[in-house]
Amino acid sequence: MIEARGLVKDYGTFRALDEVSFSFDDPGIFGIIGHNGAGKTTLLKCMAGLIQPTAGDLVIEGIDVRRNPARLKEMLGYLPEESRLYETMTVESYLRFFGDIYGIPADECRIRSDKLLSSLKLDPQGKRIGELSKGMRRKVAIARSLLHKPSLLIYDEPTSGLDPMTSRYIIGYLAHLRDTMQKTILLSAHNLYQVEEICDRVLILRQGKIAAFGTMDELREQFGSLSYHIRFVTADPSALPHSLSFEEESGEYVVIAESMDDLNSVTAAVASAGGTLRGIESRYPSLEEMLLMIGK
Ligand SMILES: Nc1ncnc2c1ncn2[C@@H]1O[C@H](COP(=O)(O)OP(=O)(O)OP(=O)(O)O)[C@@H](O)[C@H]1O
Repeated sequence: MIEARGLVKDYGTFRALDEVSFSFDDPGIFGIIGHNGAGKTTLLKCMAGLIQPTAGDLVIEGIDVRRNPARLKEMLGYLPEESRLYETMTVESYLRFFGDIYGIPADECRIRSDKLLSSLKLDPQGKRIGELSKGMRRKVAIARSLLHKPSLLIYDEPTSGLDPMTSRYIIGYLAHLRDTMQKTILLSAHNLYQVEEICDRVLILRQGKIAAFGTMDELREQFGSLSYHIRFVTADPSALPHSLSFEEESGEYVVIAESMDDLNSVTAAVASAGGTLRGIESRYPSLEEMLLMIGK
C-alpha cells in the first residue's frame, strides 16, 4: 500500500510538487508520466526516501517514509535516471561490492548475480563497466537494484536511451518481475506506448500537480469517448458534402467520427457520393493524446 497525502516539494521558492495525493494498494506497475519538468523524478525521489518532501505524508507498506527512510531502503530497489556506475570495476566485482553493502554472503551473492545477469541476458565477459554499452550498463544497474531481493522497485526512466530491442526486453522483464515475483514497480517513462502496455495504473503530472490518475480504462473514460476512424475510397472526393472534413492517407480517405450518429451520417454520405468503405476502426485516446490534451 502506497499513500501520499498533500505532498509538497519546494526547491527554494520553486514548488516542484504541489499537494500531490494518491493511493495505490494493489501490487503491480504504477507509471508516472508528464512533460519535461512536471515533477516525475522529484516524486520518485521522495518516494524512495532520497529527498525530504517539504510537507505532506508518505506511507509505503506501513513505513512513514519521511520519518524512517532507512527502513524503506531494505525493501526498495532504486534505479536513478542516470546511474553512476564504478567505471573501473568489472560487473562481477561491482555486484559483489553492493552485495557486501547489503550484507549478502559472497557465495549467495555470486549465485544471485549469475542468475540476474542471465535473466537479463547480459554476458559481461569480464569487461569493466566503463567498457560496456549504454544498454548493458542499464542492465547492470537493474541487476544491482534487484540484488537484495527488494519487494518494491522505483525506476526512473528504465528504458531511456536504449535501442528498441533492449528497451522492449527491459519492459518484458519488468512485466515478468510483477507477474512471477509479485514486485510492485513505480516507474517514470517518456515512452507512452510502453506505459500503456505494462502499467496497471498511471498518474499524470502537470507542473507538479496531479492532472489525472487511474487505470488505463479510467483515464480513457476521463479523457473522452470512443471515436471511429472511417476509411474509404472514392473516385470523386468533390462529390462528398463540403462539411465533411477528411484526410488522405496512402490513397484512402479517413474521417474521424466522434459518435455513433456521426458514424452513420458519414457512412451514408460516403455511399451517396459513390465511395466505398474500406474499414471502420474504433479508437480510444492514447496516453500520448491525453498528455497533449493536458498541455504543458
Ligand atoms: N535540485 C533542484 N533544485 C532546483 N530545482 C529543481 C531541482 N530538481 C528539480 N528541480 C526543478 O523541479 C522541476 C521538476 O523536476 P523533475 O526533475 O522532477 O521533473 P521531471 O518530470 O522528472 O522532468 P524530466 O522529464 O525532464 O526528467 C523542474 O522545473 C526542475 O527544474
